[in-house]
Amino acid sequence: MANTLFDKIWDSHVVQHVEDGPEQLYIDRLYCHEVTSPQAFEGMRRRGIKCFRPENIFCMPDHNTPTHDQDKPIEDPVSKTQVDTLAKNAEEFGLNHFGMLNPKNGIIHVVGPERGLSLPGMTIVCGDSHTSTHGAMGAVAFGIGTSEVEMVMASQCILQQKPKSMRINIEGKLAEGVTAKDIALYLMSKLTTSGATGYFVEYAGEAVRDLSMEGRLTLCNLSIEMGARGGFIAPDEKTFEYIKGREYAPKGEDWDKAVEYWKTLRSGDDAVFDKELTFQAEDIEPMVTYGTNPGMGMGITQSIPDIDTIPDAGKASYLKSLGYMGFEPGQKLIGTPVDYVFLGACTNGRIEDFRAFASIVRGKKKADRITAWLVPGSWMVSEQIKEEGLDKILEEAGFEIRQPGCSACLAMNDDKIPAGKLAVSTSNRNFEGRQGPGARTVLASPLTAAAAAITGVITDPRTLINA
Ligand SMILES: CC(C)[C@H](C(=O)O)[C@@H](O)C(=O)O
Ligand code: SF4
Repeated sequence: MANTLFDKIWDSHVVQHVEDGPEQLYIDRLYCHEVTSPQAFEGMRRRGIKCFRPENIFCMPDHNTPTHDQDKPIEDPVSKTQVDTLAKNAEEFGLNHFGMLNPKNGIIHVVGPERGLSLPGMTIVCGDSHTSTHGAMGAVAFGIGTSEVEMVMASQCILQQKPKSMRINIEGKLAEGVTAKDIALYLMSKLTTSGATGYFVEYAGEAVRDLSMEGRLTLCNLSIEMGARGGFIAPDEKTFEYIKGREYAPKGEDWDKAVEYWKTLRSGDDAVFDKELTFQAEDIEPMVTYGTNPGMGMGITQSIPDIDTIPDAGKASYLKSLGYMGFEPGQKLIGTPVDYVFLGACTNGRIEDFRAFASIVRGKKKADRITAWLVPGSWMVSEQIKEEGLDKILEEAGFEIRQPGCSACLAMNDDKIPAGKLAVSTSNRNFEGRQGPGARTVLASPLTAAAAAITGVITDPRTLINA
């Protein structure tokens, strides 16, 4: 009997078991962006076949889109080709396409949930590792490779080995100034970037239930950075409330039926997981990373671990990582000068993230040394920023809001952090060169990013709340 929610959703989508092999899994939703879809379309063309369920496939460019002057032709030739190719492919194969400047455009992992396309109980895939984000809606969502994208286009199914299940409970209440991003960075600092490899993670516990939908999306987004195949949260009243009335959400009688089903989507009280871990919310403080993977994080008041705490086998790579960042073992990061601040990405480019950022900078001024890129995750977020008057607060504090896209999360468009510069970034990866060749990234929450933007140095955001 299926007793975990993961089993329930997965098992109800299995079309057939291949003996001693993978399972053929039905996929409810396929998202495509410009980076990982061209070869899949090419393969379909070569085989002379059409998409099996085109109505379930949604395409939008996000990685290569510039975050300014989107009404002008894209200057970078590679980016232009990528974005144009996606538009042509979507048209040829009769797929839904939210092109640049379409009010529905934005980062896929922001758009899917906010348009009501990602729903509880669904299986959702995309040629993108952060597809785990959609798990926040109570879905089984995971990233796939380009050949698998082609498989889903052709058959609406995919061959997959079923991952093991893990539950991570965060009990108790988060302290003020501590966010979903800090939970994720905390978990990775404890479990490392391979701590959940081979697992699908269900997040549970009071602190997770207390998160807003935006916070849950942030937490699930970072599952992949712990090595997990995906992460999700059982849907509840907050989920239903969030989805209700959204463009592609079920309506009328269909809505009632859907909610009735969604209410059954929870792990049984006696559910058994392959692994279960519990953490206390009160142990988490605002987090910052100091190294070149998202697991190298610490509480903002802590010091970078001393070299003798690192196992011998890891010492060389540890020092290399700190060398790249320009940090020393044992160093505290508070007070370190910052050059760039990036608010955005599928991790923290939602309305709540802009509200959080604005709550810190309200009535203050951006530090002169800081270049700040504030990039909404979608046009919908961009509109909401204006409706709520956050744009005024941000502009008065010396900030400018850009147009939606992945932006400085990865160096695939014009928004690159220059070599040697230090960025406090709300994105999800701090790998060498991730934000630009030689760029140095400190991952943090929108509150911590805002605190750095105002003071020009790494600052504990709790010292600025209500200040
Ligand atoms: C370009 C894409 C394949 C990649 C991913 O899969 O995650 C990107 O979105 C990223 O964040 O590194
Ligand atoms: S915002 Fe960053 S992490 Fe998210 S899809 Fe774009 S590049 Fe990947």
